[in-house]
Amino acid sequence: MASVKFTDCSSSTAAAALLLPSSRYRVRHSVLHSLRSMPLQFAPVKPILLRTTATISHASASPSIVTATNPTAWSPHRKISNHLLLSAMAAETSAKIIDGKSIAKQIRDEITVEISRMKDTVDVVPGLAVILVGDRKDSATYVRNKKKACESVGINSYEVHLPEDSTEQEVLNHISGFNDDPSVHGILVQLPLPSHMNEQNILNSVCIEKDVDGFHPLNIGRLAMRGREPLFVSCTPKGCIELLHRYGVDIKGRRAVVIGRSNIVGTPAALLLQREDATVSVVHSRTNNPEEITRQADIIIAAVGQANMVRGSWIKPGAVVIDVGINPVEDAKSAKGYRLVGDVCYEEACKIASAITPVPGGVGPMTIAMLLSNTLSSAKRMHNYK
Ligand SMILES: Nc1nc2c(c(=O)[nH]1)N[C@@H](CN(C=O)c1ccc(C(=O)N[C@@H](CCC(=O)O)C(=O)O)cc1)CN2
Repeated sequence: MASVKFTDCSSSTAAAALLLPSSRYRVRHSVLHSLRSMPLQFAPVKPILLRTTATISHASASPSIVTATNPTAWSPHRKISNHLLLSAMAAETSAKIIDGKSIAKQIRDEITVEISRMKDTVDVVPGLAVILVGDRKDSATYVRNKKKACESVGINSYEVHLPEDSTEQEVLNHISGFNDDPSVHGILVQLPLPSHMNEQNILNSVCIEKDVDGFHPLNIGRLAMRGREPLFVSCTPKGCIELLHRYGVDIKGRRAVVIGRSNIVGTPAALLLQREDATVSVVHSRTNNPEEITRQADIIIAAVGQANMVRGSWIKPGAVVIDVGINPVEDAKSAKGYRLVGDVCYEEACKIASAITPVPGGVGPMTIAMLLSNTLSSAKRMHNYK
């Protein structure tokens, strides 16, 4: 089947709806009724105190802008079942928005208090070192935001910005310096790196006690093993689980599907869900009929880097949807000429899911909040401070 290109999923839903036999519209009321009577899987609980365990990050480091000519790797427009289409049309049913921006702010406030207490008690200030190579605008923005976030909570930040044509050895030398520096409790190398560098060599050289991105194979390996604890879990997957916890979503015993199997998001997200006693499936670019699998999920984490790939028809009514994708799509109405959308067709998903993260403002802000949390945990561990 030829892959389908699109920038906007709302129009295709509307088009599909027009194909419905008119008699089916009468069913709409009962679909709505059953959706409403379904127990919500979350309750707005009082947020718990910040857990300072492990941390990871993003599916789409810098995806190219989706255009009508940019094919997607998967074929999202398969046959949409009438039942699910009807559900998608239940316009009055609207998912709860999982507000990552406000949860991230709450977490930063909690971290600020803890850092101040730590400074007053043991006179230690956590330090984060960030290495940026090259001139990618998106990476420079993320690094600037990390620096600002550090300042706002009281973490010292150290930045090295190397030119695009630096050698791998230069990066390794900086990492080695930070590994030996006692004022640095966390080290991260902003990804992606220029193509002439071996990412694996570079990530392996960060000492695991300072690997606040959780990208070191020993940290990922420990995450995969029962009875072992990683020192850090990568920030984006950790942020996804934190959102589920803070919105009171039950994970234990639930069916969860992770879409995407990257080392930094999909794989650790699946491992984390499994640690939370979910029954986990991973759907990827070689999965046949992915929507058949996602439709069984109580929780979906989409981390594939394809704009609007997950349609309403892929989602079980009442499921909780965490959208990790941050994809720029052309938008003539926006001053920038583009806007950001997730991997999930938000307009459709909102009408079917019980709760969903928006893009922007969902998982993204949690990535940086979890980085701060990991840096604080690292400083505490190194100074044996509880
Ligand atoms: N070393 C790392 N590299 C990369 C990581 C990472 O965790 N470690 N993740 C991504 C980029 N990233 C952080 O580095 C990141 C991406 C997005 C956001 C975010 O807050 N997004 C906002 C939208 C931002 C916008 O308007 O452009 C949102 O979703 O609301 C934070 C961090 C790849 N590289």
